[in-house]
Amino acid sequence: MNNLPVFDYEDIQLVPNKCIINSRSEADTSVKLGTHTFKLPVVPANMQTIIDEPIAEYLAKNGYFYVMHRFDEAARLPFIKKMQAQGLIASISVGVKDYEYAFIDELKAQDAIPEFITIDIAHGHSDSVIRMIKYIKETIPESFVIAGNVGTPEGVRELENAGADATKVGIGPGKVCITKVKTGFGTGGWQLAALRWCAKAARKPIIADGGIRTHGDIAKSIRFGASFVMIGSLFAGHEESPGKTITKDGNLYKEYFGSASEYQKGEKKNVEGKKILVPHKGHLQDTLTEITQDLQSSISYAGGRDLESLTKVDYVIVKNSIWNGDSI
Ligand SMILES: NC(=O)C1=CN([C@@H]2O[C@H](COP(=O)(O)OP(=O)(O)OC[C@H]3O[C@@H](n4cnc5c(N)ncnc54)[C@H](OP(=O)(O)O)[C@@H]3O)[C@@H](O)[C@H]2O)C=CC1
Ligand SMILES: Nc1nc2c(ncn2[C@@H]2O[C@H](COP(=O)(O)O)[C@@H](O)[C@H]2O)c(=O)[nH]1
Repeated sequence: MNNLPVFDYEDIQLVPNKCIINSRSEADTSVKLGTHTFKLPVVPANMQTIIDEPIAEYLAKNGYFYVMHRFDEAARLPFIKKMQAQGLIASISVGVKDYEYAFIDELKAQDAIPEFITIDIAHGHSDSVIRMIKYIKETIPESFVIAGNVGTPEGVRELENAGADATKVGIGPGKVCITKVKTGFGTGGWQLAALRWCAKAARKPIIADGGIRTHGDIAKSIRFGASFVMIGSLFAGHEESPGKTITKDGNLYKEYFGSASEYQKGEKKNVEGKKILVPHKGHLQDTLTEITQDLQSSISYAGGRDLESLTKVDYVIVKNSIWNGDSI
């Protein structure tokens, strides 16, 4: 463990290869998860200030993956039915408390089987998550189960062995996370190295969750073993974002709070998240388009035509960060 190379997104640069395409528009950013193909290997975080039903519907209709949050529990069953009635995929989140087992039974009884279920727990390497994975796979095996979050190869293996179809890696690297300072644990500051470590052990797809600050970090995540990245803060500031719009000193902001913050929980108990304001930045589709173009450019620098080409490029560790005093 003490010999494990430790680095994060800003400590790495990918090394270019000869370009083999004539235009970046030729580069293919599509990715398969389970039996479905999506336009981008990017999914907005399943948090209340990041996604709501209209955003989920927009993403599904336009060929992007989404994961609905689990914080409006009663809305989940009608949401699945509504999405599937429109021929769209249903992708929901669950926790691990006792009533979630009854919810899984209800899904089966009503034949409302979501295409994707994400088990969304802070410390996913736990018996409670393993039990829930097994229960879902026994009860509704057709659902693709994403389980997390974990930060070690042992965590990945145990969840995969329990039946998870994909695992989510990232304990504490998030922008509104305070787990790292409140508990002293996590992958904050070395998320990219943790991803690499976990990916070496994985037999199924990995979703890198948290700590993505620039679009280049998406290409780096794929280089280090992610099939998908989950992003909160970069999706928090849109016109469509569910967070409250705030005007401060004449500037527009959106609220972004952690799922383990007191704003989410409604009480100050086991708080591991905070609230921040992020600058308002226009429409969601503009960001999706810019991410697509940037990722197409990444693929061209990798010397390939698709995401696979990013998985093989060389990299260097850059001392004192890539920023060199600059910012975006
Ligand atoms: N990715 C990350 O780094 C983190 C993400 N989060 C997000 O915050 C939200 C809330 O997460 P979470 O608190 O897990 O969900 P819940 O509040 O639904 O807790 C789920 C269950 O796990 C128990 N539990 C939670 N944390 C621990 C722990 N460290 N050790 C033992 N048992 C535990 C809880 O009991 P009890 O409350 O009684 O302990 C509860 O029974 C999620 O959306 C999660 O993704 C939160 C922190 C870190
Ligand atoms: N430690 C905490 N992590 C949290 C909380 N709420 C969400 N999250 C995680 O953060 C990512 C998003 O990260 P970002 O860097 O892209 O903003 C999200 O997907 C969760 O895994 C929280 O309250 N505490």
